[in-house]
Parts: sequence; structure tokens; C-alpha cells
Amino acid sequence: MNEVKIVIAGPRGNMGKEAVKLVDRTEHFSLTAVLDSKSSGQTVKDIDGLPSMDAPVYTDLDLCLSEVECDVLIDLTTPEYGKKHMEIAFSHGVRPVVGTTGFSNEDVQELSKTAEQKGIGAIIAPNFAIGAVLMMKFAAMAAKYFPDVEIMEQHHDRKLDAPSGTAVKTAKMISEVREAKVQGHEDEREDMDGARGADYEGMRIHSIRLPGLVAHQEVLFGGEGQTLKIRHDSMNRGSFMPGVQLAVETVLKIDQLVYGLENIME
Ligand SMILES: NC(=O)C1=CN([C@@H]2O[C@H](COP(=O)(O)OP(=O)(O)OC[C@H]3O[C@@H](n4cnc5c(N)ncnc54)[C@H](OP(=O)(O)O)[C@@H]3O)[C@@H](O)[C@H]2O)C=CC1
Ligand SMILES: O=C(O)C1=N[C@H](C(=O)O)C[C@H](O)C1
Repeated sequence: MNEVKIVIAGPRGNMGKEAVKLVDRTEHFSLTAVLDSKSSGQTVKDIDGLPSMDAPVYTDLDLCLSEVECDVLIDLTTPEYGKKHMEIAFSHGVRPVVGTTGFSNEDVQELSKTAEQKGIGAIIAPNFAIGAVLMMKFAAMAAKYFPDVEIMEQHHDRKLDAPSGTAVKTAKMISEVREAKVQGHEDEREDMDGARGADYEGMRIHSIRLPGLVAHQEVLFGGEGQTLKIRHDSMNRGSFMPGVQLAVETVLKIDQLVYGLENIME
């Protein structure tokens, strides 16, 4: 495979750090710059916890993509910046691979339209862990037979968005096959706000945040006299990196936006 020139946005973050290490150890990947929210003018090796690499640090993506060669932008920041970064990448003909979560449906549709108009490949993956993608697919399979379902996601207590991108994507995949249904019963009430979780087309999503957790999700189904639980656990951020690598390699071969790793897994 030809060398893939990569810029990473969010290199100081939990995921950004792992992504820099992935690029460092992958022979056909090359890091041409990183985009940080501070400290432009330095190089990657000046950032604590990152490998000794000479790629420059920028704080302005537009400037960065004007000055360095880049095939793929990996964005692991916040939904607010992730969307702006994708738009800037498109304007430079650069293909975004985005793990950032918290985008609305409208955001994804808008970005999809831009990618299509420009004929540029892009991937937004709410979860890069192969096991998590299988969990979502298995949940969608089960929902055909068990329309009563609740999603319980658990994350570290520094997470910005709730529900998680994975939980929203799981609910979306389930809703595509599940017979529409409002669960529970008509007299059900919440004596405390939020007790029944968020409502996605009648399915409930519960978000737990605790120190010590990384990223975990359980999809619970209930039927007459039986329950079914489908669970995935990410114990560390290394779990996401094979999916990031797959997305970087795939985004070079497509000319539209793909939302979800399940759409590019063989
Ligand atoms: N798809 C997947 O598989 C996964 C997705 N995620 C998602 O990825 C995102 C990042 O997660 P995580 O690494 O845990 O979060 P962190 O908070 O650890 O990292 C986010 C980083 O983004 C930086 N940042 C924010 N704004 C900008 C900007 N404008 N330009 C450059 N950098 C910026 C922050 O820097 P500063 O603090 O200086 O502002 C911070 O270092 C989240 O949306 C999360 O939900 C997480 C894990 C897996
Ligand atoms: O913030 C995280 O940590 C994670 N975010 C993604 C999400 O919102 O689903 C993916 C994974 O769950 C870890």
C-alpha cells in the first residue's frame, strides 16, 4: 500500500494519543502534523506522553492543511469542532475519519451531502471497536424477535456527551428492524426526572458515568418468560485502533460518507 499521509486532531486526548502511536507503528502511515487546541509551533515529541516524532503542531486546521501534505484527517475531539474540522478537510480535498461522537442526525446528513457533492470519501464511526460493532449488529438481529429493549451504556466520568454515540447508533440500527413500539404501560410515571432514561422511539437509553470505567454497553431484551443480554466491554483505548486503521485504509477507496464501521467491515 502507498504511504498514507495523516493529520490527527486532538493528539493530547485519550484517543488522540493512541491514534498517534498507531500511526507511528504502522509502516505505511506517516504523520505529517497534529492539530492541538493549544501550543502551536512545537513538534509532536514536545507533547507529554507522545512518541518522539517530528511532525509539527498546528492550532489552525485551515492553515495546517494549506501547509502540509495530507490524505486523511483523523478527528478525535468534540462534536463542536469535529464538524468544523470535517468541513475544512472537505474544502482541502482531504478525507476525514472521525471517531468524535455527539453529532446530530442533521449534522450527519449535512456532512453526507457535502461529501457527495465533492465526491470525497469520509467515515464517521461512533465506535471503532470491532466487538462493539458486532454487539450492535447482534442487537439489531435480536430486535426483530424482541421489540422490548433497553440500552445501558457505561463510560468514564470525563465523557462529554450522553447518551454515547454507540448507544444512539445501536438504537438507530435497532429502530430500522424493530416493529415501532412504545414500551412499558400507559400508567407508568417518572417520580424523579430521568428515572426511565432517554427515549429513542419508545426504547430507553440509560447512561452511567463512573471513574474506573472505559466504555461498556449492554443491550437488554425482554420477552415472555425470558431475557437476553448482549454486552461489550472496551478495557482500554487500544481496543479501538484496529478499527481506526481499517477506516483510514478504506476511506481512500470511497467517494461518499459512511456512517458506522459495520458498513465497511467484510
Ligand atoms: N469512535 C470511537 O471508537 C471512540 C470515540 N470516542 C470519542 O472521541 C472523542 C474524543 O474522546 P477522548 O479522547 O476520550 O476525549 P479527550 O477529552 O481525552 O480528548 C479530546 C481532545 O480533543 C482536544 N480538542 C478539543 N477541541 C480541539 C480543537 N478545536 N482542536 C484540536 N484539538 C481539540 C482536547 O484538547 P483540550 O483538552 O486542550 O481542549 C482533547 O485533548 C469523543 O467525542 C469521544 O466520545 C472515544 C473513544 C472511542
Ligand atoms: O467517550 C468515549 O470514551 C467513547 N465514546 C464513543 C461513544 O460515545 O460511543 C465510543 C466508545 O463508547 C468510547
